Amino acid sequence: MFSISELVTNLALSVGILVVSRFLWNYLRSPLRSFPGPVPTSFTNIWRLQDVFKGRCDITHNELHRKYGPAVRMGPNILSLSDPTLIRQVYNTKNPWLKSNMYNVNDVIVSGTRFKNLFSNQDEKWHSTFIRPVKSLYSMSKVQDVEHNVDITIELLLEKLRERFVRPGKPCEMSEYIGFFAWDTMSQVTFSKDLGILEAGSDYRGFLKRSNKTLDYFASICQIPMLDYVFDKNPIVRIGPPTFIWANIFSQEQLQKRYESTQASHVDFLSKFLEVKKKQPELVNDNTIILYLISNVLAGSDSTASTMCATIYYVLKNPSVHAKLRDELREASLSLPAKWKDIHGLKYLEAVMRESMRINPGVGLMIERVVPNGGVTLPDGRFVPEGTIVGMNPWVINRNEEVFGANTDSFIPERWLKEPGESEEAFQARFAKMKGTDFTFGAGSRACLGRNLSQLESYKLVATLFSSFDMELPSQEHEWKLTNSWFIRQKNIPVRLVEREDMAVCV
Ligand code: HEM
Repeated sequence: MFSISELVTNLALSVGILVVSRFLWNYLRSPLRSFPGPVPTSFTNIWRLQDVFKGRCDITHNELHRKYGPAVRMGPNILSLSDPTLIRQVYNTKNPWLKSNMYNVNDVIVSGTRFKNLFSNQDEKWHSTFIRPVKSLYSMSKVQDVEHNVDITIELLLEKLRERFVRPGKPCEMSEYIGFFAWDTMSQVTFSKDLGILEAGSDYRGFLKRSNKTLDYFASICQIPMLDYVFDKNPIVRIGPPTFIWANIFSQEQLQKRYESTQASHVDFLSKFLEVKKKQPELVNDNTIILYLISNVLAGSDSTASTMCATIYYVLKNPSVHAKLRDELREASLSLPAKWKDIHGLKYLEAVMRESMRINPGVGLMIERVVPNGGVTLPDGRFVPEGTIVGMNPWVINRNEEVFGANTDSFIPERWLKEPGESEEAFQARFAKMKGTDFTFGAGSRACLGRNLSQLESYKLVATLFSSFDMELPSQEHEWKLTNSWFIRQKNIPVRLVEREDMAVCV
């Protein structure tokens, strides 16, 4: 008979042997052994999990590519790629490479049934069937139908900023207020009703906190998706963090309320989805509408908040950019909230927005795909076998100096403008290359659905804020804090706001 201590020792030994054998097995059978990368990545995915967990894997990914070149081994079966010429192949539209298992972590289980969403579903046929009925609703001309809803929330934000910060002369933590604004706006454009967060001045329903926790979980666990079966999709007892199920419940409540409402119909995404249901009842039912609603709520808020925070921060950190933007906005004599028709042609504003998204793309992890049958040969001749997971990180692609010019770690909106002495033809070619490479919204058949909506919102907000207020950080040296949890989350942007006196604007 074994004593208890012998039993524990034997058990620990057996587990140790199993783990080491697994690592050795990974190492010996890895077809990627010839690709360079940190040593532990040839044995295990734990290395990349701990790196993501620390919250700035975008920095690591850039460092690794600088050290090892355009293809870096990130795990026994995973490569990070940095050559932008591969975007069209990896994220192609005709024969899309499948999303990897990382996306499964984003599913939710309700009463034992697994629900996938537009973002997480790996089945391209399913995806194209369900995205087709609503895709056109997100074109630039169509999203302008909900511009009025964005205006309502901008007005609310201005009111609260004046009441709580401008008049009392207190600095505003912009990362907080822009987050409140983004969540209220996405709810307003979707349901014609905000979440009451700006009004309350706090995340009183815990939506933002829960979303952050869920994303922290998603970002780390999707590096080893199998772990999700232990923590979240465990059929015996869930030990994971909050899931996105609250978004399903919230969307269901809003749909029910709309059915019960006797008021005249609103122009918002929900009314548009109900129209689609009327026209295509064989395809779109209430469950499909929930699927569409949660895409807006979950994918559209933190992502757009990240862009808006980055723009405010970088403009305030760069006095010459700030001055040029203010001048352009003054000359435009905008009515406020700024209207899309008046601002989308403003060249400097556009350069500022493009540069903010380039330097701070809202998504900061590798966007993973599976190499299809037959494998792929990289431009340098190396072969990557089928079944390998490959991915590109927008934070790596958007810093490519061959495409975007020198100093890609610096915020330089002028890179998006014609340089002195540059011919119109040369500028157009350079601009098209940068625009075509910018990976902020992903690429191919699974590129961001809400790109235009997000641009409408963020351009309007930035134009209105910089037209309304003189803003400053505590000092030019002030540094924010970033966390990369799939979306990039900012903190520590305290801004002093004073009513801008030099603007002839009509409100
Ligand atoms: C600046 C703001 C935003 C950024 C940076 C962003 C970024 C991205 C990226 C990189 C992807 C591709 C993910 C992948 O291939 O794995 C994506 C997909 C997606 N985004 Fe966005 N997004 C933003 C705003 C929005 C908004 C406002 C919506 C609201 C409708 C939205 C809805 C979606 C959906 C539904 C998908 C999945 C698309 C599919 O698989 O077909 N996004 N987004």
